[in-house]
Amino acid sequence: MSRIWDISQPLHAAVPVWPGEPVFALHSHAVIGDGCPVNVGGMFTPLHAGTHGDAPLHYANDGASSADCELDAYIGPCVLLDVRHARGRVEISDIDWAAVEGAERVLLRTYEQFPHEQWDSDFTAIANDVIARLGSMGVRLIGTDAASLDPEQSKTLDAHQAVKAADMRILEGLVLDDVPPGRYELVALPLRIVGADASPVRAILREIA
Ligand SMILES: Nc1ccccc1C(=O)C[C@H](N)C(=O)O
Ligand SMILES: [Zn+2]
Ligand SMILES: [Zn+2]
Repeated sequence: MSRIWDISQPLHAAVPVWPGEPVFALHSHAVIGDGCPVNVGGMFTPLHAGTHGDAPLHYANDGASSADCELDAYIGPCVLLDVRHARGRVEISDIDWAAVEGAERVLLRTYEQFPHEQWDSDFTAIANDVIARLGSMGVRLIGTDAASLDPEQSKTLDAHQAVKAADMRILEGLVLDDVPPGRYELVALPLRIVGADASPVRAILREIA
């Protein structure tokens, strides 16, 4: 059996959410007891909480929702790059471009340690020319351990717009602390939520045999 790394954040009431967003909540609608044979829960989640995939609808009104996204970008070979040396934004000079050659999916590790406990407003964004160059090399999916490709205060979402131009897909909030850089198989499927601009994913990396 090849090794599997779970690169998903746990979803629970304390999962950090984008400032101003309501928090994640798991509710109990029924508990096992007299006359009730089952536990039954329900959940509320902001769509950009935890480890998630942005649907094109997030950054374009005519973009596909999570239910309408083709799944092929979200499953297949990928390369994980360590860019912990990047400051503020991941720039062209921060990337090992030789390692990207031939990759269809690229994941970037920016954090020394993923901030599970609190929202980090100073996460490391990605420069839009990095996205454009990845797109021109045939990359179809960009993933990051940061909360967004663009800085928290950005109103122009330059990196997201570069993703749109290259018709790539996005994963955000990955937990990459324990995974050595290198090549893996990625599986991170968005839920088929009709009209959703993003969706939680269970993201895993599988060792390539
Ligand atoms: N402004 C927001 C308010 C609430 C929730 C998310 C956002 C985002 O901007 C998400 C971000 N653009 C992202 O990369 O997914
Ligand atoms: Zn998002
Ligand atoms: Zn995003």
